[in-house]
Amino acid sequence: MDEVTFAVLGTGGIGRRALEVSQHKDSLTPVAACDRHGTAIDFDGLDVDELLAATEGNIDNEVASDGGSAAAVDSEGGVKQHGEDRGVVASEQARASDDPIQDVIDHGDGIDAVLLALPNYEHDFIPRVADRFLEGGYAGVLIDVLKRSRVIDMLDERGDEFEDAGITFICGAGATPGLLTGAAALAAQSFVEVTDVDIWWGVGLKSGYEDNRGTVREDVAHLPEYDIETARDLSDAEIESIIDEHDGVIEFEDMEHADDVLLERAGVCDAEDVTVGGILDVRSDEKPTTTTVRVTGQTFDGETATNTFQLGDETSMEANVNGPALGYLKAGVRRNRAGEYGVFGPAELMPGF
Ligand SMILES: NC(=O)c1ccc[n+]([C@@H]2O[C@H](COP(=O)([O-])OP(=O)(O)OC[C@H]3O[C@@H](n4cnc5c(N)ncnc54)[C@H](O)[C@@H]3O)[C@@H](O)[C@H]2O)c1
Repeated sequence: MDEVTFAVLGTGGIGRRALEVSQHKDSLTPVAACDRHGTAIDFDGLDVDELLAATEGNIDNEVASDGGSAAAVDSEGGVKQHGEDRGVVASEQARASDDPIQDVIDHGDGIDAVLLALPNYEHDFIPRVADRFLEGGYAGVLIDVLKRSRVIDMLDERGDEFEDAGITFICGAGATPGLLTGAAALAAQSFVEVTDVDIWWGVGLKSGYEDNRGTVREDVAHLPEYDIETARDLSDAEIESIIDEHDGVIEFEDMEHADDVLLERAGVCDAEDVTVGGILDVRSDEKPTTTTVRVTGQTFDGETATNTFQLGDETSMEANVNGPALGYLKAGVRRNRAGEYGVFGPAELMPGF
């Protein structure tokens, strides 16, 4: 595949690792990265080592989505700050900006794909960011790693506009949804009818809440006592005490994960036949349980069976989100270069019996 230039919106827990993982593939050149504070752009390719070293200890994880550096400077906390500069601006390649996302849109002509590693505290935030790319005349790939089912519909509503603009939008392309949704779609190929998809994940994050604030806070919103609004309002101390109450190990059942709607829109099964749950351990890198996808169905010759897919316990959350996100990003660029525009989920990029 020819060279692919890409940008990362959000250099938090996921975005920084996406930049790092991309260094292991020759065809991927990161040319832009931003957080709420500023933007780094270099069409010769960002110096990822410098950017990661400079932002280590300066990661912005403020519980906010909109607003550039002015808003960020006014706010307290949210930055694990050990130097003078906040977030990505700690890198010598970055400049402070009042509207970092607009900086990337303004340079969109030279960017094949944009990975939205942004938080999802407001369900319409990622669709609104997509609107800005539409307004800015961007024609390329947009890809997100969002989790919530309801956001997929919001993106679908924009499908015609993406097609007219020449945008290929890949949604829900992290681990779950993402890698595991694709695995379920592949496992379904043995069956003429799929009756159940059961996704059970295990994540060990020894780096804990401090380095994974967006991911952990959004997961807390899946506990029965919370939703995205109440979880958004929790202070960092309250999140820490929820973690303490669970001794660092939190179990989730019946999560609103977009694997269900993404499998339905790909024609694999009904959304209601998909269940997602898992265990998050924020005190150990070891997975508390093996991540497993079970797809049950009937074969053409009348057998009922379950195809099972498991991730190796040694694979980290960062590997399982960012490898697939970049893989799906490249799949999106292939589609975009072939003139295929609109909204695609990870299951649609697999075989479709
Ligand atoms: N699908 C999956 O398997 C999966 C797994 C893990 C995380 N995620 C999702 O990835 C997303 C990111 O998670 P995280 O842990 O990296 O979050 P994070 O809070 O660590 O990082 C978010 C980044 O977005 C930036 N940002 C926020 N608003 C911005 C704005 N207006 N302009 C520019 N930058 C802005 C922040 O500055 C920060 O750098 C979350 O939505 C999370 O749910 C998905």
